[in-house]
Amino acid sequence: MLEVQNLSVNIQNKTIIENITFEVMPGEVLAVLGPNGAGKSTLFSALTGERLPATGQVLINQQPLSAISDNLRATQIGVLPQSSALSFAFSCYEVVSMGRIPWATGKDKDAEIIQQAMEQVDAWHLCDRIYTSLSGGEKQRIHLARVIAQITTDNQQAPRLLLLDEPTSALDPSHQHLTLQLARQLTASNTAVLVILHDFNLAARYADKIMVIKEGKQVVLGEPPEVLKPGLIKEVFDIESQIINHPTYQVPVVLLG
Ligand SMILES: Nc1ncnc2c1ncn2[C@@H]1O[C@H](COP(=O)(O)OP(=O)(O)OP(=O)(O)O)[C@@H](O)[C@H]1O
Repeated sequence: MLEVQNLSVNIQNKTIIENITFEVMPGEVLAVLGPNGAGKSTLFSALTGERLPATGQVLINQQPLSAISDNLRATQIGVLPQSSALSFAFSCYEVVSMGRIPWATGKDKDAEIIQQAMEQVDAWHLCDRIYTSLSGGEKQRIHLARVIAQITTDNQQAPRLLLLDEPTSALDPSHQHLTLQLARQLTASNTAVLVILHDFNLAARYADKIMVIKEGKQVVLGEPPEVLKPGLIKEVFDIESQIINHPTYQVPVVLLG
């Protein structure tokens, strides 16, 4: 679904992302971890087409991102940036309904999809609220619902890509898990998910693979137990850690400090 080959991105003549290669297949969740300033959001902006690569390329279903029509992009690729500014007095229902703009599925079908997306993020009770009056976490869940509504289709075979930049940053622990569970669930309907996170344990629990970047370079890419090791965590994040095995899920649990 998403193939990134030898990608470099420059900002103001400075290399921010250097020679990164990876892929995410439908059915997979890839978590991207890295310290502040590592280049995660810059990488994200190249995946969404907001920034052009200096070298390398981003392919979606073997096609360069730039060759994909706007409509196909809008129905296949859901993008949740770190923050989405919206200062008009839209209701939450209206905000989520914006996700259906690329579709011509009709009012009734759209209403069903919008409600389902809002229920999935535990925000249906907010549907009549004015978006600007919401808390930070509530706003983040509304935007997630909008993006989910945008890539929802009855055609379960249609390959889709969900790009999430720190989708849990404003959420309480229960909604953090809900968000990642939802991302996981979406992989069952031919969706590939790339998610930028700061939480090792959310990544370990929900991602198939973790890619760690530091100073714009890919340090490691592999399954959570291969990646989450005290030596790497110290080297990249400059913090001591111990790793134990989760007794229920058999995934690494990182104890920091
Ligand atoms: N528009 C810009 N002009 C100059 N430097 C920039 C610009 N955007 C990003 N940078 C720099 O590029 C580097 C990578 O930034 P980026 O936002 O990609 O990091 P990040 O890994 O997403 O960090 P965080 O975890 O803090 O969100 C940083 O040093 C940042 O200061």
